[in-house]
Amino acid sequence: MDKVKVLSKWVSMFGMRVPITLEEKGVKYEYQEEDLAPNKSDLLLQMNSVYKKIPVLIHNGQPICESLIILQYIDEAWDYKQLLPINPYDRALARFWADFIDKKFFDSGFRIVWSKDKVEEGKRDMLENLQFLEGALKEMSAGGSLPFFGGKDFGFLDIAFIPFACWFHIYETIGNFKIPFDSEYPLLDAWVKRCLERDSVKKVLPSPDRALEHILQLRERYMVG
Ligand SMILES: N[C@@H](CCC(=O)N[C@@H](CS)C(=O)NCC(=O)O)C(=O)O
Repeated sequence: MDKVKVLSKWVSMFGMRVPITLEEKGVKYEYQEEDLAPNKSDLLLQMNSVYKKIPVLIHNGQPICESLIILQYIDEAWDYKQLLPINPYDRALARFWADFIDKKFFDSGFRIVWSKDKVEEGKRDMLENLQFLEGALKEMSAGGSLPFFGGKDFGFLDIAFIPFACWFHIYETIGNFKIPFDSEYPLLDAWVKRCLERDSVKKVLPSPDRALEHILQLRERYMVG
């Protein structure tokens, strides 16, 4: 019998990816919520001694770290429902855009939430990054005729990006701007709504208001001046 444990934090967009994936794959798991700085558990420090970050997946005692690597591991370790595309080019494309989300998209949001002097730059980049993702969704969903980045099936890239759906409200509130989803990013707008109807996503994503409240508290505690 497989023993699967997840170390994560409910509000983390990287963390949310792991339980969504396990839910989609029908894998039973134990979930351990981490308090993070300055209260990381001994288990987290031991299982991810390199980065000391969540999420970590522990499968039969063996740790796997880095959310996108964890997603790919889960896809390979459990057969039920393939999450990465089968075609090598489609796989490369899905990995490219997941990497873009972690580097470019996350970074634009980070500047909005955590910087003092790069908020405007973060907002501008976020709108441009969303334009790129709208284009990627168009390409990967056959012009919008299929429901997901994974084409007809909810897959790897859908899981990589959907946790950000509960962060859009945070970006908009802290950045004091509105992301024009319905006019500028109609495919992404419909895609978010569709994904939010899935059981796995509903189970894992917190409400945008709860996430916002938590992040505002963290900003008060950690942003000085
Ligand atoms: N590239 C990593 C990023 C993970 C990450 O940044 N985790 C944050 C929470 S969102 C964390 O554990 N922070 C604690 C710390 O940096 O001390 C992944 O995809 O898993």
